[in-house]
Amino acid sequence: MLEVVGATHAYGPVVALDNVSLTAERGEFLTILGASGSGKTTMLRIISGLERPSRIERLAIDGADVSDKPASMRNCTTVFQNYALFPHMSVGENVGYGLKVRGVPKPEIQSRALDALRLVQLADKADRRIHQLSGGERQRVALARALVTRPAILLLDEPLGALDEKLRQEMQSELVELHRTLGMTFVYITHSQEEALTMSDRVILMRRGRIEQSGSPEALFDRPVSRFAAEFMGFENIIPAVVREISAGRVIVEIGPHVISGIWTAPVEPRQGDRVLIAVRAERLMPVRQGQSGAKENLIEATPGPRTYRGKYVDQAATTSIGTIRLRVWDRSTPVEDFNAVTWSLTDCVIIPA
Ligand SMILES: Nc1ncnc2c1ncn2[C@@H]1O[C@H](COP(=O)(O)OP(=O)(O)OP(=O)(O)O)[C@@H](O)[C@H]1O
Repeated sequence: MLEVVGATHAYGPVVALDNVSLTAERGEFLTILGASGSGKTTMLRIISGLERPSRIERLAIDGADVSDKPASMRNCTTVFQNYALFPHMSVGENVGYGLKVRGVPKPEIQSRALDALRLVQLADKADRRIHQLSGGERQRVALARALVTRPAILLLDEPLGALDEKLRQEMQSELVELHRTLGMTFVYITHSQEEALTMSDRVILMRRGRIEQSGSPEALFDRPVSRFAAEFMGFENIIPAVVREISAGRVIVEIGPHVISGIWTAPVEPRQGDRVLIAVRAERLMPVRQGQSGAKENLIEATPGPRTYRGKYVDQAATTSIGTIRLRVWDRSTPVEDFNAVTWSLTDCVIIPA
């Protein structure tokens, strides 16, 4: 449904996008994730036609090259974070606007606007003015206005950024539901890893105008391919190590006196003696009593350090010969104060280039 090949864009000396290619399948929920300034908005503006790239090899929507077409001739619509609604028009008029400028007859505008408002559960508020709506309702109007022209691709530029936490979570579920109902292609941009993980079929992680990693939410969460990806996806423990042995998908490394096994995720395999990093999530580490746990692999002696109660879980530090390791314990029955070692499974241990 969407094909971008070799997009480069510079604003003066600032290279916002550096030879980026991506595709989205028909009906896919694709999320472009990245920190502020990584080039997400620039990519969206190039797709929608609001920005002309410095260089691009191909930009196709639904199989047709649109790189020379103006924004109004591209079969996609953008929903912005700040809604961009017309304050002097009613909700219904806002939603119908895109049809009006296309010369659609009035009765059809009204019925299609109402259909779009029904999709976002606002059919009963068609006559209201924009200032009489809450933030969440305004964002729903913006969505309805984008959907009413039935674009092939809906582009969403941090649409939930202005909403409070609870509303944002509700709208996340509604968007996923809407996506399912419509079977449309969504390209969604956000800096929130939580949003990306909960909503998307596939996530593209951007860094300084380039794609750092692309894959399923599970792959991004559990199998980062680089230090940047691991840190961005919230890995709490990233520790330097040296490769000792590589065998059948697993890599065995040394960290000081300890021998640790894990999964290599980067495209190019390491060699013996290479300096690498191990990355483990705090919640995948288990505090244990040595001898009682049965674990032999990936077991390091530790003494309990400071603990922070966080309601749903406990953050527990563990002091070890290789430095402080951070644990997160969700299970209330796990005795966090009474351990002398920490352990983790091979599959929860990611090994990445240093
Ligand atoms: N109109 C502009 N003029 C000059 N530089 C710009 C312009 N728009 C963006 N940039 C620069 O291009 C880079 C990429 O910006 P872009 O807005 O695409 O990033 P982003 O990932 O969407 O960030 P954010 O999440 O903050 O919106 C940044 O360094 C930014 O400062």
